[in-house]
Amino acid sequence: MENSMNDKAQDKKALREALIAQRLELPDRLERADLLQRVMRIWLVGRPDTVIGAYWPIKGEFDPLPALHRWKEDGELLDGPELKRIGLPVVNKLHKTMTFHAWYPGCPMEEDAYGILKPKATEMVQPTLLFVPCVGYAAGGYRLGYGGGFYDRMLASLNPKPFTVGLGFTQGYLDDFAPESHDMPLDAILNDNGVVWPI
Ligand SMILES: Nc1nc2c(c(=O)[nH]1)N(C=O)[C@@H](CNc1ccc(C(=O)N[C@@H](CCC(=O)O)C(=O)O)cc1)CN2
Ligand SMILES: Nc1ncnc2c1ncn2[C@@H]1O[C@H](COP(=O)(O)OP(=O)(O)OP(=O)(O)O)[C@@H](O)[C@H]1O
Repeated sequence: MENSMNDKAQDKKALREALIAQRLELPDRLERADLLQRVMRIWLVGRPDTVIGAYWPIKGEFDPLPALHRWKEDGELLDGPELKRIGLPVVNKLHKTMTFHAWYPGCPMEEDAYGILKPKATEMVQPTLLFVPCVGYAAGGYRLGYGGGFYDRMLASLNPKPFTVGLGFTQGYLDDFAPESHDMPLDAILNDNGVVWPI
């Protein structure tokens, strides 16, 4: 029993490392990123959200921030005074919790406990839509992350839950992924080809 759990965790770790290495070496990442930005912008049309949570990209992740900044600026032109906001994760390594704090281009940033940049002393925000970075993803809305369990834990504790949208390159698609009982499926997944989930 102990052994089979270890094997499973080992398999997941190896898969994670292989996918990250492959993503860092994507030959056409700029073209793919450009396509995914367009998919995001089209997907966002008609969404009612005013606060969207995203992430500061690391390890070759797709950068969602340029498309979100345009979403914010365009929305403010169209909708008048209603302020749109973008939030980035702030993790508490000790309590293993994650909250979102306001970000704007040029916002002062500092490193979190994992070396990821986070907004420095901006106010906490409550996103109704979350763009979630995926190391891997699969049909059914399932996601492989870095193994911290931050999204699963946060989503299990929030009521109402934000609408969750996974982002990844086509390279991260997993044909054969067995979710675990704590894995919360994403509501949608977008990649550089378009909407992958729901189909
Ligand atoms: N860009 C980005 N920011 C993000 C996330 C993400 O997936 N992408 N997160 C999504 O959750 C949170 C951070 N999650 C993380 C989860 C694990 C590790 C990590 O380095 N784990 C070590 C082992 C654990 C440890 O050092 O204590 C490792 O992988 O070696 C880092 C961040 C918040 N910010
Ligand atoms: N709702 C939860 N309550 C308590 N622990 C949880 C919960 N969800 C996940 N965990 C724990 O978090 C750990 C990591 O989970 P998992 O491997 O699914 O992370 P991940 O989704 O890949 O990572 P991340 O979300 O940080 O990118 C697991 O050991 C799991 O037991």
